[in-house]
Amino acid sequence: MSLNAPSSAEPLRPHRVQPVDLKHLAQRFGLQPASASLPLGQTRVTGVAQGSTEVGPGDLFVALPGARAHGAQYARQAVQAGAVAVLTDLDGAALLAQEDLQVPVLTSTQLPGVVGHLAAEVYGQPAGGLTTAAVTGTNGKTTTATMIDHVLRKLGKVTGLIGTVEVTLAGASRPAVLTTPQPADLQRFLTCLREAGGTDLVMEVSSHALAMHRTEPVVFTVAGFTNLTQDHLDYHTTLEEYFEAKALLFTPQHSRHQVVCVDDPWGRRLAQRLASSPQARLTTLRTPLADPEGQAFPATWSIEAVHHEPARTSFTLRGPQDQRLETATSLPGDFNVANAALAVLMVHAAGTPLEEIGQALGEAGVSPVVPGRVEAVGSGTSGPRVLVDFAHNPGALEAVLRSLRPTVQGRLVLVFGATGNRDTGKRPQMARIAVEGADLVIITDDDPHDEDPAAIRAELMAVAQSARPGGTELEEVAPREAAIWKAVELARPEDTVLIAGRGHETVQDVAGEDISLDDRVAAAEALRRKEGSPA
Ligand SMILES: CC(=O)N[C@H]1[C@@H](OP(=O)(O)OP(=O)(O)OC[C@H]2O[C@@H](n3ccc(=O)[nH]c3=O)[C@H](O)[C@@H]2O)O[C@H](CO)[C@@H](O)[C@@H]1O[C@H](C)C(=O)N[C@@H](C)C(=O)N[C@H](CCC(=O)O)C(=O)O
Ligand SMILES: Nc1ncnc2c1ncn2[C@@H]1O[C@H](COP(=O)(O)OP(=O)(O)OP(=O)(O)O)[C@@H](O)[C@H]1O
Repeated sequence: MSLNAPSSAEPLRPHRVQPVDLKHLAQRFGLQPASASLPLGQTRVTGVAQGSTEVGPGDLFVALPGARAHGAQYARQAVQAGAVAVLTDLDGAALLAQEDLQVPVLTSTQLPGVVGHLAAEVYGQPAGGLTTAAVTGTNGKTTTATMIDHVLRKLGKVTGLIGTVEVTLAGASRPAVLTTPQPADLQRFLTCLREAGGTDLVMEVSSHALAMHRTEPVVFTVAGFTNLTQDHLDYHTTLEEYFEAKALLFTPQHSRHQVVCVDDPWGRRLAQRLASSPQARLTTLRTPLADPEGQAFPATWSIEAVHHEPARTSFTLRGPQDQRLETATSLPGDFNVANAALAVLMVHAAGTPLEEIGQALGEAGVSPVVPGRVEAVGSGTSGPRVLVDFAHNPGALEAVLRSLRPTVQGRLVLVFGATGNRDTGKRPQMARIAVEGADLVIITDDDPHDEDPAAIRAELMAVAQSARPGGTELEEVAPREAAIWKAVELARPEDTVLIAGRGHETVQDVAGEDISLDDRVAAAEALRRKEGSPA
């Protein structure tokens, strides 16, 4: 997330920060003046920024190395924007040795780990006065976080929500860039939330963020685990490493209460680990999605009496001492029952009695709008049902296809592709899941990034061809917009079209070029044409 995302109306900056002496920060965090630095003098800091475009007057600019550049290359821009000092690593200091920046330059060997701690000090430990909830897992983070936010708002709380789709402060949204923001951005957001009278923060925490210390030093009131299946192995190398990054959120340094869904082996492993930790305050949840071993796993809470109605799914959460909550969700799919239950239990674990949650939710239950997650497109009055979804890994694709199947009257038509330059091991699995779970599969492009889109499609097609059961039809169509049009064109009124992989996204990255494409807009247009065309 960049708090100053290009399309946001104005930068999100706190207004009431007590200036902090740079000397105090240097002493507190062991920062050393670079060899050619100006003396620290009376410099006072009122903010911390990690990107030059986010710097405001009074900020300390933190210049870190990246994949494309070293932040020190932007130090001059940062100073022009009002930075009163620069903090960097030894390479950054070397880059700045000949620059006359007119502000002190400090170095630390503890970067990036120290950034969040330092920013929290400058902003006065803003998380301190808030109830904070963090969700991690491969799939369901955005949905569950949005559901928690929804429950809290129903309870009358003033919330901040940080996630992949958007960043919302007290009801006003701006687009997100990262799932979990950089540490200085997070502390700035928390400060703005406090200034807006906020009571609660809800956020998604990615495995990348945990590995990169982005949320430190926040100790979340409650942390939730959804599930773990293959994804992001371009970054983490092994599933084991990916799991251990997620597991960090459930250590005492990161959370006080932990709610873990034990449906899959990784959730059970986490729960077993926490059960033997004296500092953990663990709640476990088993849902109808549990694998055979999960069905027999003793959990604090379970879900029963699931009833699918046309516009909602009702269910009962049952817990210790025969505690129960009957509620519902309007979001389709069994996995959304799991997400809703996790959301409710996280709010409960953070301190709200279950009855109060039930009363606040009423008949409608846990029913927020989550953009691009099994989102229905079109008027819904005639023609095929068309859904746009964010499933872009094997676990999500399997879950969404499996949970849609009982609701499909005709054929299940799937449009999907695979992302370039990301965890290529997902591709064969996704191709297999696609042909096994849908009746007509149209393979197309996702975000190819720098890879050849035709080669990605060929890789998917080869597996899909050989794994395809007799009745499954298979096509390759590119570009993606054409594939969406083709799916809608081929769909009969009783069919369901699932356009998977890009959800809420509005820009497709093809060889570094941003191509405007919103699957929802493309599908709606295709439906309009189809509905308007003679039968
Ligand atoms: C690996 C990683 O975390 N990369 C993030 C990082 O990029 P980078 O280190 O390569 O930065 P760079 O572009 O080389 O620039 C170097 C430094 O110069 C600074 N800079 C750069 C340009 C400028 O004009 N001014 C300026 O000051 C940058 O702030 C940065 O500190 O800093 C950038 C600015 O904050 C991020 O946008 C970028 O995330 C990229 C987009 C990314 O893809 N991150 C992924 C790995 C990620 O974090 N994903 C997770 C999980 C998603 C999921 O669950 O699906 C997430 O939490 O989002
Ligand atoms: N509990 C779940 N189990 C399995 N699949 C799920 C679950 N919840 C959602 N999904 C599937 O995963 C997709 C992504 O959901 P969501 O955006 O909530 O997850 P996420 O963890 O935030 O994903 P990402 O990290 O990729 O942004 C959904 O569109 C749906 O297909």
